[in-house]
Amino acid sequence: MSTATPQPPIQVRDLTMAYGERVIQRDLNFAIAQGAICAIMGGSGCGKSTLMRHLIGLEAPAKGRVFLQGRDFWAAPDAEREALRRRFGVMFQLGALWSSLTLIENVLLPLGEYTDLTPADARAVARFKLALTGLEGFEDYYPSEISGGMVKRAALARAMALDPEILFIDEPSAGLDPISSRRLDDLILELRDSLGTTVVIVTHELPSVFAIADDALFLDNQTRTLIAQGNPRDLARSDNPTVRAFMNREAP
Ligand SMILES: Nc1ncnc2c1ncn2[C@@H]1O[C@H](COP(=O)(O)OP(=O)(O)OP(=O)(O)O)[C@@H](O)[C@H]1O
Repeated sequence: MSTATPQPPIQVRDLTMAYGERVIQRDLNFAIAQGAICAIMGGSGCGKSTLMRHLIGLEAPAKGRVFLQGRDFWAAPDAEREALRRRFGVMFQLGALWSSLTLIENVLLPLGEYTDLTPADARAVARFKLALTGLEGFEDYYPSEISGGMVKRAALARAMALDPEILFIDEPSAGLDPISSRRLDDLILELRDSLGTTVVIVTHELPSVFAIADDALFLDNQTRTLIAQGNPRDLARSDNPTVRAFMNREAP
C-alpha cells in the first residue's frame, strides 16, 4: 500500500559544502515542504548563498546528497539534471535583468529557450507574468526606466516564466526602500498562495522573514552547521542562545 505523504521538493542529506579545502558548512540535514516559504538565515559569511548555489545545482557537494523532487540531483544523468533545473526558477540579487532588453523581452528569454510556444503565445504568457507581478503597461520599458522595486518584480516575473515548482530568491529586498520591500514580500506570498510554488529565500531582513516565511534554516557561523530549523516565530523563542539572539536582534 502506498503512503499518501508527498515527497518534499527539497531534501538534503549529510551535505558538506566546501571551496577547495575550506569547509563552509558541514553535515546539513533538512527537508523543505511543498508550498513552504523557507528562509535561509545566519550571520554574514556563514554560507547562505553557498547553500542556495548547491540547491540550484551550481555547486556540487563536497559530501552528501541533494534531492530535488525526489531525485538525487548529482547522481542523475546530465539530461535529467537539465530537466530538473527547468522545474525551478531563480532570482539572483545582482544582474537580475538584461539592461539592453525591455521587460517583456527579458521574460520572453526563458520561454524562447525552453518552450515550443509560438511567438504570439510566448508574448501572451510573458504579458501575463508581468501582469501577475503588477507590471501591466510596462512591458516595453527598459530596466533603466523603472524603479528598483519594479526591476525586482520584473526579475520575479522572469523567474516565474516557466511556471516553476520551486522558486529560489537571493536577497529579494537588497537595495529596496521599506515600502518596495514590503510590496515584494506581499507579491512572493501571493505567488505562493495562488500557485502553490515552494519558495526558498536567502535573506538578512528579519521583518521580511517574520512577514512571509513559515520555515527557516539557521546556519551557524561558529560550528559551521545547521543549528535550527522551524517557524521563525518558534526560532525567536529557541532554547539556543545564538538562534534566539539573532532572531531578536540582540547582541550575541
Ligand atoms: N566562489 C567562492 N570561492 C571561494 N570561497 C567562496 C566563494 N564564494 C563564497 N566563498 C566564501 O564562502 C563563505 C560563505 O559565503 P556565502 O556568500 O555563501 O555566505 P553568506 O552567508 O551568503 O554571506 P552574506 O551574508 O555576507 O551574503 C565566505 O567566507 C566566502 O568568502
